[in-house]
Amino acid sequence: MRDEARPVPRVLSIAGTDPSGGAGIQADLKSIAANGGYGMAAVTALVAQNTRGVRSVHVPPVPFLVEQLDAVSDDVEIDAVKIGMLATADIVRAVREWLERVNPPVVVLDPVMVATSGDRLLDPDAEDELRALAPLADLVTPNIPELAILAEAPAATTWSGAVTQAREVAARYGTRLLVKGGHLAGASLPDALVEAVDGTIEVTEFPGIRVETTNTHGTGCSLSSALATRFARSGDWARAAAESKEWLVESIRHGAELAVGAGHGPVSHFAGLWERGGIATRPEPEAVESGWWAHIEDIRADIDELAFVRQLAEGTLDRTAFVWYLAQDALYLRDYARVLARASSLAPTAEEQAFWAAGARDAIAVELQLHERWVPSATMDDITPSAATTAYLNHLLAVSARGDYRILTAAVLPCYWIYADVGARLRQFSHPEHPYRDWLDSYADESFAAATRRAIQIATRAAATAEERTRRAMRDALRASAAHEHAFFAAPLAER
Ligand SMILES: Nc1ncnc2c1ncn2[C@@H]1O[C@H](COP(=O)(O)OP(=O)(O)O)[C@@H](O)[C@H]1O
Ligand SMILES: Cc1ncc(COP(=O)(O)O)c(N)n1
Repeated sequence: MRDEARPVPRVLSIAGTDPSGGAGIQADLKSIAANGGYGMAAVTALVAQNTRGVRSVHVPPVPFLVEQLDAVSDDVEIDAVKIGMLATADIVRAVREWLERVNPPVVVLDPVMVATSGDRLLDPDAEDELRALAPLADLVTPNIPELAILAEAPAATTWSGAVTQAREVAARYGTRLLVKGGHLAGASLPDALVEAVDGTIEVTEFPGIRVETTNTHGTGCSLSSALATRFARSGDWARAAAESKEWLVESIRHGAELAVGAGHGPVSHFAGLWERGGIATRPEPEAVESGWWAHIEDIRADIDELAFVRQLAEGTLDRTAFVWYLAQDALYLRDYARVLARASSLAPTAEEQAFWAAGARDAIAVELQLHERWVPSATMDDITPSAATTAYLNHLLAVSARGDYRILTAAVLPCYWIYADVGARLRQFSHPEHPYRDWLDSYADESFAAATRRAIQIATRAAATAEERTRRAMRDALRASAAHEHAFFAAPLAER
C-alpha cells in the first residue's frame, strides 16, 4: 500500500491503439479520466481496427517506444502504469527494462493476447516474455483464456475452476491477480481478487450480473485502467476493484446509446458523469457579477434619470415628497429586515447566517433612525404602504416563502447594490448648505459599502456553483427587485 494516495493520480497507459476509440489507449485515456486520474499514453502498436475486428497491426521501431516512455518518465512523476497490448517479444522486453529502470509505484498489467473479436494482439513467441513480466506487476488482470496461458494449462470452464487456476498463478508468479469471469456463459459475472496475504492465497470475490449487450469492446482495457487509477487514489486494491467494477457495469449499460459501430460496440466511459454532473460549464463569481450588473443596466439608467433622484441631488426636491419617501422606506425596512432574517435562517454556513442576521438588525436600526431624524413615529400611523412599497415587499416575501436560499440572496441584493451605487453618486452633491445633507452623507457609511460587497460575493458565489436553472432564477429575481427599486424611487413624485 502506498504511503500517500493522490487526489488526481498521473496514470500512464502503455498500449496499442484503436482508432474507433473503444479499446486500447483510447479507452484507457477515457477510463483514467472517468475514474478521476490524469491520463498519459505511450503507443506500443498501431492497430487498424474497429468494433468488428482487427484489420492489421503496425509496430513502430522499439527504440521509439522507449523514447516515448523516457519522454514521460524524465518529466512527469508517474503514480501508476497500466500496461495493455505489447504485440511482440521485443516490446515486452523493452517495457520490462524501462519498468526496472524507472520503478513506478503501481503497475497494473492487462495481459492482452487476443481481442474480443478473436484476433491475436500478442505474438505467440512473446508469451514467455509476458510470463517473465508478470512478477513485476502489482496486479495482473487476465480474462479466462489469458489466465490459462499464464498457467500454461487448459482454459477453465467454470468459475471455481478459474479461481483455482488463479490461485496457482498468483502463487507461481508471486503476484496479485484480478481474474475476470466475462468469458464464461451465464447470468452471473463475477470477478475475483486473488493475492498472497501472510503466505496464504486469499480470494475476494466481486459478484456481478451480466448485462445483456454486445457493447463489450474494450471492457478489459477500461477495467485495468480504472483499477490503476482508483488504486493510486485510495491505496486499497479491494476498494479499487469494487468501485471499478461498479463504474464499468454502469458504463457497459450505457454503451449502446453511443451507437458506435456495427460489431461489439464500446462502453460509455462518461455515462455516469454525464448523468450526474452534466456537461454544462460554470461561470466564475466575477463573471456572474458583471453579467448581472449589465443585465440591470437599463433599469439603473432609468433610476438615474428619475426626477426624484435628480431633485434630491440638486436639493430642489419638495420636502413633503422627501418625508413621504422616507416614511415608505421605514415601512419597507421593517419587512425587508424580516426577509433578511429568513435568509439568515436558510444560510448554509454560520458566517452567512451571522451576516444576514446583522443585515436584519441594521435594517431595523436604520428604520429607528429615520423616526428620530425625519419621520416621527406618530406620523407613521397615518402612512399606508404605497403601491410600489407593497409590490416590492410582496415580491421579496414571496421569494422568501418559497425558501430557496440562493434565489433569496439574489432578490435582496438590489437593495444593497443599487442603493450603494446611487448613494455613491448622490454623495458627491452634498455641501454644507444642502437641505438633505445629513441624508446624502449617510451614504458615505463604510460598513454599508462592506456589507454590499459581502452580499454580492455571497449571491454570486452561490450562482457560480448552482445549476443553470437556479442561476437563471437568481438573475430573474435580481432583475425583478431592481425594477421594484426603480418604482420605489419613482413613487414619491408619481404616486403621492
Ligand atoms: N456483459 C457484461 N456485463 C457486465 N459486466 C461485463 C460484461 N462483459 C464484461 N464485463 C466485465 O468487464 C470486465 C472485463 O471482462 P472480460 O470480458 O472477462 O475481459 P476482457 O475484456 O479482457 O476479455 C470484467 O470486469 C467483467 O466482469
Ligand atoms: C489496442 C488494443 N488493445 C486491447 C484490445 C482488447 O480489447 P478488450 O478490452 O475488449 O479485450 C484491443 N481490441 N485493442
